[in-house]
Amino acid sequence: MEWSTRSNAAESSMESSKIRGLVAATVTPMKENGEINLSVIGKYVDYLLNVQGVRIVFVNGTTAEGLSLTTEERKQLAEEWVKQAVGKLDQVIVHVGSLCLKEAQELAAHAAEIKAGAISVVAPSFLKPPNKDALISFLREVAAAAPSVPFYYYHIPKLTGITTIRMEDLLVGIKSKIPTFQGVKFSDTDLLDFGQCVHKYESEKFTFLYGVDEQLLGALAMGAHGAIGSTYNYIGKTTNDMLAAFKSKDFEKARKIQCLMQEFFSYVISHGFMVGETKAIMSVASNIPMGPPRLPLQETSNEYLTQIIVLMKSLGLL
Ligand SMILES: CC(=O)N[C@H](C=O)[C@@H](O)[C@H](O)[C@H](O)CO
Ligand SMILES: CC(=O)C(=O)O
Repeated sequence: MEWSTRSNAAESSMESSKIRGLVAATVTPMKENGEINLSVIGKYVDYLLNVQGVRIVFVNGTTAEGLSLTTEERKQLAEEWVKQAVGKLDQVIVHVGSLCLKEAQELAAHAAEIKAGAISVVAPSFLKPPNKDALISFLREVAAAAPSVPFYYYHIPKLTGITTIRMEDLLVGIKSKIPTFQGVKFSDTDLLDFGQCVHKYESEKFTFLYGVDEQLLGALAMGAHGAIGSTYNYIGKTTNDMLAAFKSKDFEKARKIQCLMQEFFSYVISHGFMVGETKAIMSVASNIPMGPPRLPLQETSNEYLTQIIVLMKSLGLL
């Protein structure tokens, strides 16, 4: 499909489907033998909605080990999430980034076919784009494979190693190059770049979703429209309380909640916090078996998990 086939209807549906509030960066449930486990995704959706009050999911991203899955697995997961979300969640965002342009395009076209609410793309990180124009060219080619699906760039410089392209610069004239461009999933601590994006592009009505859970309140102060993160899987409810306090201008309360959650973050970040830990915590919190992560990631030890759980309970986070 070409850009020209996009209609005004697509434009207005993009307007009405704007992302606000919390988005859970889902884990990919796996069986003990390492195969993906589609059978628990229905329960997972119910848990997010009913227990955490989270209505939007981000599928096949970092926490979901998206780049460690086969293209076929990614398609099956996207399909199952979209199917289970119908009538329950507000939106399913499918991450379609890949080191391989053709694979990313195939996944983008598939996301459009299954009617995902949005797609997101991370920069290719092995043979990296040498500059911002090269990155835009790559993103444009992927977005064009899903010409009526809202597109979010996924900025996570610590993991991609692409640390010299600032979002404030990337966004200059981006709508003219990528007509479906809708916003950025901003997973970096640089609140100068973030604040300038929100401020400079206000009239464009882009959506800026913050991705460093431990300091979301700082990003809210800089104008974040919402947040995508791994911890909204199991402390979505507490984070929603913080968002409500911020919205009602009770900044003292919002700060108390953020600082309480930071006690958890400070502990796990200094002791090791990767997908293995996220899957284990989520299994305990939801009582849904999320299984181990796929190699090269490692499963967390029982001893460490026990310590995390004790801490979370003492903070009232479990
Ligand atoms: C690197 C990474 O996985 N970042 C996640 C999403 O962007 C976050 O949700 C973190 O897990 C969270 O902020 C804890 O550091
Ligand atoms: C953490 C995040 O946003 C992701 O899993 O992609």
